[in-house]
Amino acid sequence: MPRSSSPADPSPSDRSTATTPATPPSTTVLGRRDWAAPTASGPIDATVALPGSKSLTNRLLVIAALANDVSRLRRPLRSRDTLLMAEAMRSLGAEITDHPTHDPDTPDWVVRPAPLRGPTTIDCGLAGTVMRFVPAVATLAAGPVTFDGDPHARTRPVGPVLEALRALGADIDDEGRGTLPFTVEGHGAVRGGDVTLDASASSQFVSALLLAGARFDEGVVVHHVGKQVPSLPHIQMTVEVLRDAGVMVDDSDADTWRVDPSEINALDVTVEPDLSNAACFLAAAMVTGGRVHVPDWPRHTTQAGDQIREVFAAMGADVVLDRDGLTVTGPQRLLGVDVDLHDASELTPVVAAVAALAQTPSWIRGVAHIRGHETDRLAALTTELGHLGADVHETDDGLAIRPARLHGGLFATYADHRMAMAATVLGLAVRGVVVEDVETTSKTLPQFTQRWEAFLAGGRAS
Ligand SMILES: O=C(O)C1=C[C@@H](OP(=O)(O)O)[C@@H](O)[C@H](O)C1
Ligand SMILES: C=C(OP(=O)(O)O)C(=O)O
Repeated sequence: MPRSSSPADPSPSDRSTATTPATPPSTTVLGRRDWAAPTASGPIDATVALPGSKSLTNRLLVIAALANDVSRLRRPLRSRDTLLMAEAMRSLGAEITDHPTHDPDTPDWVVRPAPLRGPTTIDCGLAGTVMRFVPAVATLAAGPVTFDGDPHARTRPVGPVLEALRALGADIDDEGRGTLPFTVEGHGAVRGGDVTLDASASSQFVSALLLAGARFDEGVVVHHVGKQVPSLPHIQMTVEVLRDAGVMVDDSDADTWRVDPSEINALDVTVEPDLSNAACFLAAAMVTGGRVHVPDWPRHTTQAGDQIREVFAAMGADVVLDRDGLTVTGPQRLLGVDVDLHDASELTPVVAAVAALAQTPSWIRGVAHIRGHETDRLAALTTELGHLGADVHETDDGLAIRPARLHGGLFATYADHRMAMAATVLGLAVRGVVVEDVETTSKTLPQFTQRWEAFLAGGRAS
């Protein structure tokens, strides 16, 4: 449970190591647009409808491509990560077409599975879901499947999932690197069975094996050994989506998941709104003392982003979830928070931005593994919040943030959508924040600046 903080110093075990994040900011990248984040002139009072969840959309695309019949995904997210996943499934053989709905902006996706085949090449972009889930699918293809992605994608961990797939009978050539690029030599089938891996760097290693596991000859039993697996709600999401498709999954023992070999049933499913992307909009209520409403917030969900409700409540918000959706009313006095975000680590950048504006100190704990996310997020946040005057220290497993007066400046985003969202939140409260390469938000949220401006126009912003 997150706790509000009182005005005390961060714990003595904190270390201040402001390392330089992986990709230095650049002024020469083609297509880069630096954006002056709007500043609020008063409390925001607005409603925002959000597109579908990236994590759900990409699981559903994989399951639909492996299923026994035609699936229909309603209100899927169309962003860079999900378009890359759709393209990956198409290039392995699935047919994915738009099906018009009453809303011309959100046609459904109709997915017709077909025998999986190579040779082909998969562009992973910077998407963890593509670089981890698709190799497991590619082991079932007839022919070689080569994977590569953005420059920084080559530094994100994939070695443990490739090693596990090899142990299950797959043939993978990564020239010993344990990173992109690599080739899965698909032979049309995989033995499967028991496998042990260390998934402490990413829950996506486990999800990948479970998503394809029902189609392995012997199914799969995945055992995790090592430090605690992060982002457990995301594994729960994988388990629930598989069960919805008729697959038997046993997760009754800690750190062990068993998937029986079986057909995967086709699905007709509506994708929930992306609750992690909701965080930056809800943060507008937090930092302006306003009110933000998100319709269609699910009452039951496996999305880790749902934890933002508890975090913002601990920071002083009034948080109401009812059948109309979620309403967050920001506090008059924004409190810091002491929170373990191990299960919901993708919330870290926005929570850190709100914490940097709080009147008491904050500690974000349990997120060491986000050094392997889109960028080294702990280093990137320490550096960029620091450039705006925040008092931030990187700890072994998170951040310690003390109250400080912030000022404007360029906020480098390191090709990380959530860094850009964090900077945008800061801009509401601090004049002169410029978000470097704001289009990087398209990884999970297309037309971010238009959405943000329309959102603020529903409220009050300068
Ligand atoms: O499976 C998924 O959809 C995700 C799992 C998590 O990854 P990690 O376990 O690597 O943190 C999360 O951070 C990421 O945004 C999405
Ligand atoms: C960590 C994230 O993404 P990915 O799926 O690329 O790991 C994220 O969206 O915050």
